[in-house]
Amino acid sequence: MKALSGFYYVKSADSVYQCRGRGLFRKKKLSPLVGDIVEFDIQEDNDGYITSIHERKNELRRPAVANVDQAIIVVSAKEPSFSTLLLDRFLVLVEANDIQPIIFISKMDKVSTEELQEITTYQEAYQAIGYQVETLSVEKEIDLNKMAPYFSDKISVIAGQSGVGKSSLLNKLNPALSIETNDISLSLGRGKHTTRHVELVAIGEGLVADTPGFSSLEFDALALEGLSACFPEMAARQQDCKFRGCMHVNEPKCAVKQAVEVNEIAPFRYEHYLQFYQEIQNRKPRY
Ligand SMILES: Nc1nc2c(ncn2[C@@H]2O[C@H](COP(=O)(O)OP(=O)(O)OP(=O)(O)O)[C@@H](O)[C@H]2O)c(=O)[nH]1
Ligand SMILES: [Zn+2]
Repeated sequence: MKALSGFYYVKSADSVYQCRGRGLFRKKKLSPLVGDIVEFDIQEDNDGYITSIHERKNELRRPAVANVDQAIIVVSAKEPSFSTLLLDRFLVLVEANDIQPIIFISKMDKVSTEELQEITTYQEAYQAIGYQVETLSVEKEIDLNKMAPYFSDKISVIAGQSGVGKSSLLNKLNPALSIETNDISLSLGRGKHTTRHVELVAIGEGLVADTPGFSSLEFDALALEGLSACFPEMAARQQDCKFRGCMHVNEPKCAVKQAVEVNEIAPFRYEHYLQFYQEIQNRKPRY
């Protein structure tokens, strides 16, 4: 549940145990991560030693969490303004890590009727791709009861631009939490997340990392060939392109480009694909 100062806090059915790792881990260059499933020996009271770590299904670096089931991507309808470019950037990073994305559109209390129509159109476009999309307002407590079930029986990370209301949402869904929000940090005149360690906190029947994930929006680790797989609506058409390994850019008889022409693939998604493609292509090699 938490790693702090050489201790690992392990939750079992009955209690939380303060455990140390063993020298074994140092030799194997393996150290327990928050999110790990471990076996441990109880020493006395609530102290113990971790003896083995079960195989991980994945591991994130920032925040350092293992076995992440899904990423809740929060985008605000307004302030900061709704951006499909930024949303797609998060989606690609999450997809590239083989993690299931869920989209929450926040601050719905701030939108006018006109803006609501635009947001709804985009919501439907993402749903058509197959993504789950929910809208909400923490401030006006709109549709908050729909959010908690998404966390059930899963380990989640929450992702999204600064100021979209990630901390506000978690605090609202679990009033026992007091994750700092922008309001508080501004009034205290100090930065957030300065000396933070990662901890899994309870939301309903699930667990969430209390530190946002995917804060770096660079496609550092993503190869050009892997990009279209991060767009499910493109991945689904790949086998219909004339050329195997079609990149959907200049190739003839490309099923993706054909689908864009008839609006079966949303043109804005394809434009973002091309933009990210350029970005990865222009990436400076690092040594
Ligand atoms: N109107 C409105 N304001 C909200 C809502 N949710 C959050 N806010 C406000 O938006 C600001 C930012 O909220 P935070 O929860 O700190 O945002 P965050 O995403 O955690 O930001 P970082 O920690 O910087 O990543 C705060 O002033 C909140 O009060 C909402 O549903 N409606
Ligand atoms: Zn193609």
